[in-house]
Amino acid sequence: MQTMAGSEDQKFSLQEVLDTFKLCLSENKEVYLEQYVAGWRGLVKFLNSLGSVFGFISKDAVGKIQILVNYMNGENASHYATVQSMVKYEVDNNLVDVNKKGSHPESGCRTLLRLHRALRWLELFLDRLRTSTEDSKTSALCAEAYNESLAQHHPWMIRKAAGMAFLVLPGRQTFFEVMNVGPPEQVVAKLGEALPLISEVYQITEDLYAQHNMLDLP
Ligand SMILES: CCCCCCCC/C=C\CCCCCCCC(=O)N[C@@H](COP(=O)(O)O)[C@H](O)/C=C/CCCCCCCCCCCCC
Repeated sequence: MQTMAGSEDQKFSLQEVLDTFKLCLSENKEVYLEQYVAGWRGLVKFLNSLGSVFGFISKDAVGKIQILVNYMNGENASHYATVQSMVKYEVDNNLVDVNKKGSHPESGCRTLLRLHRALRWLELFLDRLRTSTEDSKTSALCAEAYNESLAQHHPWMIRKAAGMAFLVLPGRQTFFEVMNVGPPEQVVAKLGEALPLISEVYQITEDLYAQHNMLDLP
């Protein structure tokens, strides 16, 4: 049965997402694509449990995850082990449309950039949840985080649709329950543990894209 927390096999667990983001970084701080994608899959499970209003967001995220998975399983799989190796391979082989869409509209680099921007939204949203109080509205926390991050890359129509979807987000208590961590104090502690990991993955990717002038890929 599909519930707010998802069906049994689809059950969201913040710990699981935390574990995948922990495994994302190699010793020399490269970002493993497999774990990055697994982290997003875990988050999409949560999104799917929120209902069909969020279907258009989930569909876009799943589509982008699938593009990356196809590269990771394709004939050039060895180049898609880490974000760093993917960037090097695609840049060295002119596989990225840099200024306008051309012959590589779905490069790994531009696809990952979309998820990377969403990771910033997640970081801001989770931080707001962590420091929220019992009467905080998740819709407001989510909208603030969105306006500070992803919204700056979205056209009016998408911003409008996202804003409407945020209005039906469940309350803070339900959110905390769905994370499957325990009482609110433990959720707050777990979020405190998750955030530095997410921030580090975000910052490493941001710096890499900045070095290659790829923060505005079409
Ligand atoms: C710890 C538990 C609480 C947090 C759980 C959060 C679960 C969130 C799961 C997934 C987030 C969705 C990621 C969305 C990626 C969007 C990528 C993007 O920007 N795509 C746009 C641009 O793509 P191209 O056209 O250039 O290919 C695309 O136009 C977007 C379409 C869909 C709208 C995206 C709105 C995003 C809103 C932010 C997420 C809100 C989720 C709320 C749930 C708490």
